[in-house]
Amino acid sequence: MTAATAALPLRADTLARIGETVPVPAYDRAALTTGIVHLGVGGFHRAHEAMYLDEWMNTDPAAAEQGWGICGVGVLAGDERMKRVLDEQDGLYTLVLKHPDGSWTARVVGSLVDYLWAPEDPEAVLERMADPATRIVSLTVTEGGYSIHPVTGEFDVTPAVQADLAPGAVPATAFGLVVEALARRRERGIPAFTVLSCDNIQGNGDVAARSFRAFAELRDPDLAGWIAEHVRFPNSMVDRITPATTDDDRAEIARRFGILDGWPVVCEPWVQWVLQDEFGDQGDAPARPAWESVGVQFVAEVEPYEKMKLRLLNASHQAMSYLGRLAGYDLVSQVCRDPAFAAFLLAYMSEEATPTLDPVPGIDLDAYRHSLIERFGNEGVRDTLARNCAETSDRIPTFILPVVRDRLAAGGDVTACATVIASWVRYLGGVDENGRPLEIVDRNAATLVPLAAAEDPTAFLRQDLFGGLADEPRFTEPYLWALQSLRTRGARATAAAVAERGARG
Ligand SMILES: NC(=O)c1ccc[n+]([C@@H]2O[C@H](COP(=O)([O-])OP(=O)(O)OC[C@H]3O[C@@H](n4cnc5c(N)ncnc54)[C@H](O)[C@@H]3O)[C@@H](O)[C@H]2O)c1
Ligand SMILES: O=P(O)(O)OC[C@@H](O)[C@@H](O)[C@H](O)[C@H](O)CO
Repeated sequence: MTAATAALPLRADTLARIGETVPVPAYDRAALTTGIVHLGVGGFHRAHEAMYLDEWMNTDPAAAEQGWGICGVGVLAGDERMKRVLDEQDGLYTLVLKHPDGSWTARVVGSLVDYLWAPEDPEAVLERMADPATRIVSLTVTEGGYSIHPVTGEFDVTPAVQADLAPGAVPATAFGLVVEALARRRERGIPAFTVLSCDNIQGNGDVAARSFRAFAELRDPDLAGWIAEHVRFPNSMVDRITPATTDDDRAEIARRFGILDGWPVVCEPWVQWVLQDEFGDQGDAPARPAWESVGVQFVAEVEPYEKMKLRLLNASHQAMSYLGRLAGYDLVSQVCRDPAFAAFLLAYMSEEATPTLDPVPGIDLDAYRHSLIERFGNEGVRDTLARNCAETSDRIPTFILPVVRDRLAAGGDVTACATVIASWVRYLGGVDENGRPLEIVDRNAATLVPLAAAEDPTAFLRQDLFGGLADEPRFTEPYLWALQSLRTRGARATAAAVAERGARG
């Protein structure tokens, strides 16, 4: 395919022709019924869970007969565009893997068979979740989507949650929707569905259980008791770097593969899913897809895998992003190909994060750390630092602060972690070291920006989310050092200095 003019719009009726160029679903989509409702259909769900299902149904002719098609649900107002695009494309989308050598491989994924936008039709969402055919409700609603307080770990009753708890309210949050659907199932004698969180949170299933049960408790304690008894919340470790799709991606997909796709997904080739096999009984119907036949790892204890991934991969994204942006970089691959920053990341991973991990069955942690530097360095992926700099007040408490707490408890040094927090403070200054503006995307920006600019450099650490770190000299000493170093020497030299100075305890 050479000219975009020859490209075909992606739809059910063009699929056979598109299939002459790229692999398309081998199963009969028209006959595929829904068994999973997924809340938060963004890039990641489509690169991961939906892809695994598609692969399973492509490789096992009997799989599609089990009715595991996905009905996507958009909960937020901003999901309207996804609704329009997926409706126009009959739920189909292109998944493109970007390889380190610059080549792209594409396929069309067909496991998403329907999409409902909750603000438009909440009743349809509720009835789809209450339908006995729905056996799993999965979620990728971001770290902030569980309304968990960063320090207490308790459910936060935000104004949106409060509104969903009002008598007669039409549910508008994930909590309101899921709990109302469970109430209907209980009333109708239908087994509870399994709630499967696929977000990057330590103990994501346990956290989801805490949030949904807390909401139910506030709504109706009897219902909360039924949920505690019947709803399963498996934990999982999920992994595939999936940057936001750009217009350049769309144009290139038309050029390379002849597909006009309104919202394709682009990602790295690596994919991993480690899942706890805790799915609620569904009577005669299977409780979950046979994902193990396409490489999903089912294990009894997911925690060591989650911890490894969150503290090495996701925390490294935080560790590189503010420093990298301050130094003038835009892409993850650029920072990781700079030896000073690569050394800083390896120092953070091996000296501060790894000592806090438990042994991970079957994983060589040294090889894992180096594989991360390689994955980050994949120039084809074009993951932006800006993506990882957004909503920091959710991400730092999820990925970096647990390492700080464990290190301090064990009497270890936290210089690299403190440097990451200091780089966030510098980043909130809104300009990089070359005077270029830095965009601050954080729902708490109005609080964060003035605190970062305060005369007392520890004022920033007095926020709730740091849980008392301002009074911990073993943290404030390296933090003040890093702030000063960033001011006087800049991000690159500071990163190099941390890497050179090595572990101090
Ligand atoms: N992108 C990745 O590389 C990646 C990899 C592993 C895991 N994840 C997990 O998936 C999540 C989503 O990533 P993505 O790349 O798909 O993002 P995305 O921006 O493409 O999609 C996010 C989706 O979540 C929805 N959402 C956000 N907040 C919500 C809320 N409070 N309630 C309900 N819905 C909400 C949005 O409306 C959107 O549909 C991440 O936060 C992370 O936990 C992402
Ligand atoms: O998506 P978040 O907010 O959980 O974290 C940002 C990135 O670290 C994350 O998306 C990674 O790319 C992903 O977790 C890789 O599997």
